[in-house]
Amino acid sequence: TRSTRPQRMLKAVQKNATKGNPESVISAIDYFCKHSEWAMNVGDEKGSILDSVVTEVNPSTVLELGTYCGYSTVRIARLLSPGTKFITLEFNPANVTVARQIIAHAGLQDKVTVVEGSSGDLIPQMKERFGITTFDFIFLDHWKDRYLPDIKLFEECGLLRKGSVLLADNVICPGAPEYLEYVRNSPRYESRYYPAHLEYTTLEDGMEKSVFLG
Ligand SMILES: O=c1[nH]cnc2c(O)c(F)c(-c3ccc(F)cc3)c(-c3ccc(F)cc3)c12
Ligand SMILES: [Mg+2]
Repeated sequence: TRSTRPQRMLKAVQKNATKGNPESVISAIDYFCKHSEWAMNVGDEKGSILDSVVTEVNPSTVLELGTYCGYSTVRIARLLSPGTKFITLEFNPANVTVARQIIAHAGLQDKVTVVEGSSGDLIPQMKERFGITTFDFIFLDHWKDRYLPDIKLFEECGLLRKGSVLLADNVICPGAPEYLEYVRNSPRYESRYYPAHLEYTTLEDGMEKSVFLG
């Protein structure tokens, strides 16, 4: 039967990227998406914004919502200090399988735990299953309609501390208006918008960085 786009992306990584070299994995995926098939990786422009925020925060605990094929997982993991606890959640089992292989090709499998399941189910399990107290950095890149309920879940579960940083992809395209309204109007967050473009296109998109004030 016909392969899937994530499977074709994995093949491109295995063919074109050097094992153990995260930069070559990132480049191979970006090349595949620019020249073969568009795919919903955060991409190089928004990826650079992600890199700068991760570097600035230098987190000890990281959560990514929406692994997809592992592109942003590799971008984040390659920047983390040794001993950092990094968890990424993905609800689609086929994506989990591809992501684990792409992360392994980059040699970063020991830096991150890929967990299959829905964010709504897994967020309340973070403390008991993974020994997390709070997250220093959270990347929201799963499904626009889950951004608001999940940030409220982080608050309810006591997973945020003063200074925790949340970065959300796709706040313009496809858009997360209720999430933006919440983080921009809540006295508990300091929010900033980073304009960019939808990955591999000229369409407008951007990322919202929100700092929890406690
Ligand atoms: O769902 C997503 N999660 C994470 N990141 C995403 C991302 O970075 C994207 F660029 C898109 C996107 C945006 C525009 C478009 F035309 C196609 C896909 C989606 C998305 C949006 C709506 C869907 F029905 C399916 C996928 C996502
Ligand atoms: Mg996205």
